[in-house]
Amino acid sequence: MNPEPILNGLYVPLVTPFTDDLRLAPDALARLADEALSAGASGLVALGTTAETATLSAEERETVVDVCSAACRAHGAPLVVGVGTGDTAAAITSLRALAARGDVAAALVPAPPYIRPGEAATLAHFTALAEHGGLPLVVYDIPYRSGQTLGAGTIAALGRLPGVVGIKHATGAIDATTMELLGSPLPGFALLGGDDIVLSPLVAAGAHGGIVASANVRTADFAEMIALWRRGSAAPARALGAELARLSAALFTEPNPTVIKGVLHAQNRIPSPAVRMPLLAASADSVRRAVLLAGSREGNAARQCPSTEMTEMPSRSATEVSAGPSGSATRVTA
Ligand SMILES: O=C(O)C1=N[C@H](C(=O)O)C[C@H](O)C1
Repeated sequence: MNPEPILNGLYVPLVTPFTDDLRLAPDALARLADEALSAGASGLVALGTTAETATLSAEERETVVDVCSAACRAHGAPLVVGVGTGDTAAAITSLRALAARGDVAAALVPAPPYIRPGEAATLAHFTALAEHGGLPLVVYDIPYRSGQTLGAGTIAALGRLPGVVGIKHATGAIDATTMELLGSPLPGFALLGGDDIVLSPLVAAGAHGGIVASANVRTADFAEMIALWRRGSAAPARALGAELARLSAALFTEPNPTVIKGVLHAQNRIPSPAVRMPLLAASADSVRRAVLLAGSREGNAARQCPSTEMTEMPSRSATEVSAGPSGSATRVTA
């Protein structure tokens, strides 16, 4: 029997909350981290795409990891940290620095973005990271962002590397490669869904869990949907999965994480919907549609409602929230 992977269940790639004038809001991040883990997430992902990592300074990145690490420590949960660079040597340096902290369970690493080095070179890249980085790796397979596709043979070779503990499968499809991977599970190697809308069918087909940005919203329901499939409760899992897929579709009508931030702001969970350029804040319409799906399950609203420390922020209705084109917050009243 295959040993269970060290990562399974729901991992929430947290947004990075900003103030209206685009400063990091670490207290709001700490609350989001605690809420996600209290709501049933298995662990957190810091510095994912969802965190607008490309726009964060080195100091801000360290603060984000520190804040997420404190929450994970308090909950006894694993912390995964994103490391993305097209430079193998620089990636090894970043991995070693993270490993030296002693509080990071694994790094989430995409194929070298933009360079398209080919499958053999991508395998060599990950082999070097696994040998010299000093941290367990989750391969982030996201060809629409990296530009590099990976076939089932390459992924299996990656999965056999000591130190590679899983893959975040975000190829935009459940296809022949997906089914080949699910049909030949590797010992200790997790297949985690990374395409929000098809997370439910992927877990139904045998994936170990997921890393999905939509779980910043309705965390408890995403965790429950995964748990239902994993214990074979197909009917409720299917119904909840369909409901969450509608939410994910609404959250991804504009570039991630703009709509998610709009929803979290509308729920009073972050101080501003602001995003940093080159992203532009989501339109009021997109946010309004997503807000309507963000709290529809009984109990969800209570779990996701603002904590008492957030009461200084006035609550907003779905029709009040939007943001200006530069990412600064602008209220519109419909
Ligand atoms: O940051 C992440 O992890 C995720 N990013 C994806 C993206 O923005 O492409 C979406 C996925 O849900 C998680």
